[in-house]
Parts: sequence; structure tokens; C-alpha cells
Amino acid sequence: MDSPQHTIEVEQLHKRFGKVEAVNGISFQVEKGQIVGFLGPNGAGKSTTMRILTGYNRASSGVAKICGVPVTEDPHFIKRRIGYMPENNPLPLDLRVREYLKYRAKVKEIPFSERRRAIENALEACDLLRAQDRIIGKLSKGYRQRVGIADAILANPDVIIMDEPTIGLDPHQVVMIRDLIASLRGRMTVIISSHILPEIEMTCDQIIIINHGKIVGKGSPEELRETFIGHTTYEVEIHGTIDKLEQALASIAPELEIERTSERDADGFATVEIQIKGPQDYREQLFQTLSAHPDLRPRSLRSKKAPLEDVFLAATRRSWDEVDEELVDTQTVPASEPSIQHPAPKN
Ligand SMILES: Nc1ncnc2c1ncn2[C@@H]1O[C@H](COP(=O)(O)OP(=O)(O)OP(=O)(O)O)[C@@H](O)[C@H]1O
Repeated sequence: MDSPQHTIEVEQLHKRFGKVEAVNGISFQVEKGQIVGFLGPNGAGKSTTMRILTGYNRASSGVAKICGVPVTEDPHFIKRRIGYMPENNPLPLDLRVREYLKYRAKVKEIPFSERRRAIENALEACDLLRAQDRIIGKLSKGYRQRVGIADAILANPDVIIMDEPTIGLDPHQVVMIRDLIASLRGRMTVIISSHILPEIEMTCDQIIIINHGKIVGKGSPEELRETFIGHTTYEVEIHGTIDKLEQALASIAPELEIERTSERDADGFATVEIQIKGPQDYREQLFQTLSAHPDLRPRSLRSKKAPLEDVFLAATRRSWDEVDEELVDTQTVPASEPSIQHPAPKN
């Protein structure tokens, strides 16, 4: 059934390669116009899921739908609705940029009368007008990635899927590609996989974390922080003793704890990290109480977001716990065998 608000619907997707369960019961939906980040360690199943969505791989079981249509039901329809940029996108190095896009427009069956306009639009969107007559093999990696994106958006598809679009790019090129992806927001539904976590956070509305073929976290960066981090950290630059600071904190909420303190600078100020469980915002109370205290002098106060890296580590560590439980539940491992070693908890 057509579901216009969800351009992508995935239900209980499984993909086995021999004994390897590359995708193990993944379900998710993506709203029209959203940018979604796929995160996961190497071998988690990201590329396999993306390839199933594009119709390149067939799922062992489960359903993947694009614009309400199962990808296996009408490959022709799916081909027109999806722009795909695979990892290490192979491009014909001896063709010129425009020549290549002309060829791709034909392959994508864009009507002849619309091809010129489609190529102009893609060249312009990817800032490739000046490079349109250059030979692809002579372009930098960043330019080549832009050619790959121009190809992906050429037929104005509903869904764009990009596997590691910024891999191997320098920071300038990363910013360019990131801005380009952000410019698609609202117009196209975009799925990108990347190992560059700050980039995913900056670009994506939703993040899906995959590990061992299963989804272990799903939501906006803020929702994921709430689920996996569960505390808020404030950083205060303050003049005064730790004793006085502890007293002041206790008067606001007994659970506010000093997590870390720096050395004092030449003016006697130390940077202190204060932590509390839960998402409640204590900034105003903290600022007022510390400013009003006769023996304390705050110079700055800010709440610190946990980096997405911490969320990623917590999410993938948690799934190791689940794997442990599964092993115990199914008794596939005798009790005498050594258990899986967890990474040391992060302080
Ligand atoms: N064609 C294939 N034949 C056999 N095994 C495969 C095949 N493709 C993927 N796999 C296996 O499936 C699992 C998931 O691989 P996949 O490439 O989807 O992971 P990924 O999350 O994209 O990893 P990476 O970040 O390294 O690209 C891995 O164990 C991989 O070795």
C-alpha cells in the first residue's frame, strides 16, 4: 500500500551470505525529505542494507519498499526512483564529465527532451559547470565524488543512497559535499553511511546505528543521547574552592556532581565539569546560584553535548550485552567457556 509520508519502509529484512547473517531482522521507516545517517562498525551490514534498497542485492527474507513499492516487485520503477552512489564509486576515467552524465541520463531513461535540462541542473547543483568538459580521470577525488552525486541526483529521484560519500576527502571537500547533501533536504530522501561521526551529526535528521546486522539505536542525535548517555554535563569556569562549589551545587540538586576539574589558570579560575542524570536543563539555576554565592565567581557556563562517538560506542557496546544474553538464552555456549570480552567502560 502506498504510504506517501514514508519514502522508505523496511520490514524484518534478512540477508545471509552462507553462514554470515549480514542483515538480521532490520526494520525502519524514513519520512519524505529526511536525511538519515547509517552508522555501524565495519561489517555491520550497512552496505548490504543499502544494496538491497537499490535492488542490487536480493534480501533472503523481509520487505524493502521505496515510495510504497517493494523493490523486488518493480525493478524498473525502483531504478527511476533511486539515485545510488556506491562506496568507491567506479567512474569511467576516460570520459568527460558532461559526456558521462549524458550517457547516464540515457541509461536512466530520462526522456530525450528533458536530458539537457537534467544535466544542467545536476552540474549546477554539484558546482560542476566549470569542470563539465574535464576528463574524469584528471579530476581530484572531491570532484569525482561530486560527479558521483551529480549522477545520483540526475533523474531527480525521490531517494538518494550514498555509501561513504566523503571517504578520503580533505576537510574542504568534506564541507562542500556536506553542504551539497544538506541542500537536498526536503526535496529528496537521503540515506548516507559514514564513519565520520561529527559529519553524520551535522548533516542528518535521523541516525540508525547498526551492529552485527541488527539495529541497536534509532532516532535524532538528541534522542540517541538521551537513550545511550542519560546525563547532562555542564562546563563552568569558576574562581573559588571546590568545597564552596560542592555546597552551592547541593543547594540546587543533590545529584549534581563534580566530574572533572582542571588546573587553575593565572587568574585563579579552574574549568569544572558538572554532571547530572537526565535531560533537565539546569543552566539558569546554576548560573544564578553560582553568581549569587559570596565566595564563588563564575566566568562562563555552558552545557556540553556528549559527542556522537560516545553514543556510538555505548550503542554498540550495549548490543554486545544483548549478544551475550542471546548466547546464554540459547545455551549455544557452555557455561565453562570464556565469555565475550567487553571493551573497558568509558570514563
Ligand atoms: N557478497 C558477499 N559475500 C559474502 N559475504 C558478504 C558479502 N557482502 C557482505 N558480506 C559480509 O556481510 C557482512 C556485512 O557486510 P557489509 O559490507 O554490509 O558491512 P558494512 O557495515 O557496510 O561494512 P563497512 O563499513 O566495512 O563497509 C560482513 O560480514 C561481510 O563480510
